[in-house]
Amino acid sequence: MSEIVLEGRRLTHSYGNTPVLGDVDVAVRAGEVVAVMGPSGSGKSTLLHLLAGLLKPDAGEVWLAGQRFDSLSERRRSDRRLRELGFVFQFGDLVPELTVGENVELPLRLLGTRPARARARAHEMLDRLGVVEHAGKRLSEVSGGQAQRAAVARALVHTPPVILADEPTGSLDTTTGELVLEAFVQAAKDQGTAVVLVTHELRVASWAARDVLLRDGRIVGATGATSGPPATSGPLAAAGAPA
Ligand SMILES: Nc1ncnc2c1ncn2[C@@H]1O[C@H](COP(=O)(O)OP(=O)(O)OP(=O)(O)O)[C@@H](O)[C@H]1O
Repeated sequence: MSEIVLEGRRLTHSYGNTPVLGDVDVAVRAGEVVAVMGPSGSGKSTLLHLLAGLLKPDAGEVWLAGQRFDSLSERRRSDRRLRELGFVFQFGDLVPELTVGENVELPLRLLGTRPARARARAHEMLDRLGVVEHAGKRLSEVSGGQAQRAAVARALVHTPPVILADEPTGSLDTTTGELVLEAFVQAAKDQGTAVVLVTHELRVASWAARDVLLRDGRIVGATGATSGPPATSGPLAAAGAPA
């Protein structure tokens, strides 16, 4: 079995006095695509933000690449987030002052990649997601779905070991949604990327090797690779079940 790259242990979180997550355990292995499902308000985004170190748990721990993550200083967490995580936010967080292409280059530039190389790599990712012709446009000039694909390109561009994606196909039609899912599955297969995908759509979750089901902030179910779609017809045929 591949190693666990990201793990939440007994994660508990409240917003003020409102408990939102209680005792949630989740572990993701290298090369594995896991879907987090559940009704609206069940705590899916909160779980993702805790795993990404964007929120601190009230109790419980997050471990990234075998090291405690949640207890690091904000600065150390940001640094590790830049290097080791790609995050696709539910409502996007691209920088409006930059072009689509510059947004995608950003993680590479922050990591010290030379401008020409960063540009070429950003264009390669945008091309894979079908939006390279918009690379020179500002965010105000592209549609929500095009911006969402750019956000996915930005999360993948520096080949981080972990991708956390919050409803990454939410504003996409089926065909473009599949481009995004294919890109995640390919990263899992080729680079051993661990992908956590928040979704409320069964169609999207069927691309994952495994599901975690949240309800009222608790895990109420989980499926293994065997209960997913037939490996010969679905995307799992490409991704494979976790080793
Ligand atoms: N910043 C916040 N302050 C207060 N309450 C919040 C905050 N963010 C989320 N909540 C509440 O926490 C609960 C869980 O929210 P969360 O966004 O994690 O759920 P979700 O399963 O991702 O929902 P959705 O599918 O609608 O995105 C909800 O009741 C929500 O209203």
